Amino acid sequence: MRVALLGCGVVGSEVARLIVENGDDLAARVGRPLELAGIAVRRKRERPGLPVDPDLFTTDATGLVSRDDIDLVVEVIGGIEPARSLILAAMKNGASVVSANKALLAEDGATLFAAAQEHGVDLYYEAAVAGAIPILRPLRESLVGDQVQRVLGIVNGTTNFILSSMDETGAGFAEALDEATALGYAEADPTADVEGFDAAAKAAILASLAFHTRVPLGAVHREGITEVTAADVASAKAMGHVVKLLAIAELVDGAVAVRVHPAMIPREHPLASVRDAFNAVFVQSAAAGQLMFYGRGAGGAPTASAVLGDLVAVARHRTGGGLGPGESSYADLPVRPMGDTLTRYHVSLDVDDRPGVLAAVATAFARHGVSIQTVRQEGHADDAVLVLVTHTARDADLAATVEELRALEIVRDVSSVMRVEGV
Ligand SMILES: NC(=O)C1=CN([C@@H]2O[C@H](COP(=O)(O)OP(=O)(O)OC[C@H]3O[C@@H](n4cnc5c(N)ncnc54)[C@H](O)[C@@H]3O)[C@@H](O)[C@H]2O)C=CC1
Ligand SMILES: N[C@@H](CC=O)C(=O)O
Ligand code: NA
Repeated sequence: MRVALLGCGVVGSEVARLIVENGDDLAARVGRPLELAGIAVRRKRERPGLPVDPDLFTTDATGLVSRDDIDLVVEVIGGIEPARSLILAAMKNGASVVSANKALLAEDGATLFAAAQEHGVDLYYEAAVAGAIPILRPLRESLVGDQVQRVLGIVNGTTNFILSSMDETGAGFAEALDEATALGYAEADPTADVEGFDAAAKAAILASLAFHTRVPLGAVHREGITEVTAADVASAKAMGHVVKLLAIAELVDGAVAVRVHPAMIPREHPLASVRDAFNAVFVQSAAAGQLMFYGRGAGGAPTASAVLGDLVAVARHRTGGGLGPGESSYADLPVRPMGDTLTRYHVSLDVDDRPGVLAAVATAFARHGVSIQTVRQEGHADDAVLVLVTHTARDADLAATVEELRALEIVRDVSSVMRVEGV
């Protein structure tokens, strides 16, 4: 079984290592040896410590996927192009494909699935969501007889590391990001992680599988963590909560709602104890009830573990016949607008400390039908802060309330608005 590896970076080098070092076991598990037939790289260079034949490296990825001796292609280049063209060329050439590319799958998964079906090959991508954690296979296979209602996850390791550090040390966002960079979690350009693009792509993939509906990336409401302040984290702490970047995909009144944003969750919630760069995904389904998947969502070796799991699966199909599940989008459910989302909110206001302030603030909430659950004042005089937590409200109604609060003379600043989840 001949394997072409596209990309030899953080993930690709570990995939190559595992294919070589675990060769005997993999051969026994597949029923035939898995042989690395070529490795496409951008530049040929020495790779000390990587146990592969230097002659396998090529800068001609297109030539590699077009070779007629290639059975399986692993794409770990990332990004949209040339990854998409290479995958399509590989499929056209009859090869099954394993990819870790969440950006591409979320952006244009439909084209890849259609090509896989047309050419009778497999497309597996467990590594694309939550790295090593088996979550796509459970949704695609183990839970396919059930009705998934909600998927709630921490699916980005970099942001979870930053938020955990802010919670543990009281650090601000910039300081925590510097720490994440120094430890090698955040990339040189951390935009995709901290602005929530990475988590949004994963949320789109999770929602598509959970609800048998094509969920385009543009349908995912996305907010990152760059605006989360040390004060937000401290305020969450004061009410026994912790701030997490959540990816939430749920079925509401027959429609799919998918969002990524920072949220406060109670410290006793199972996701609250997911610290550092770990990921976890919580699934609620009709018959199974609640399930939780936990582990490493990033890093070369953990991600390569998921890639190898897929590689063995598609290789077994090659030896034993048959194909894994293709795209399932039969339900074709509508996507619910973010404004209709129902959740609770934590709102902090810098206010004038004088009679009538509370009444004016409460009136603004009441005018938009947003009910207040708790209110407390911190500080006084020039430092007075009102902290309110609402009952469940419509996102659009809360936004209108905030707009009205900002216009009030007695409100100096709406210093924090954050959703409260998990209760
Ligand atoms: N690093 C991680 O923790 C995880 C990564 N992933 C995904 O895995 C994929 C790979 O990620 P990393 O290994 O971290 O990235 P990386 O940047 O370390 O590696 C990508 C490699 O592809 C090479 N490359 C770029 N264009 C190429 C071309 N035309 N031909 C051949 N090689 C080319 C680059 O030179 C680089 O060495 C991405 O899709 C990423 O989203 C998924 C889960 C976790
Ligand atoms: N950058 C991602 C890793 C890949 O999925 C993360 O920080 O979780
Ligand atoms: Na995974």
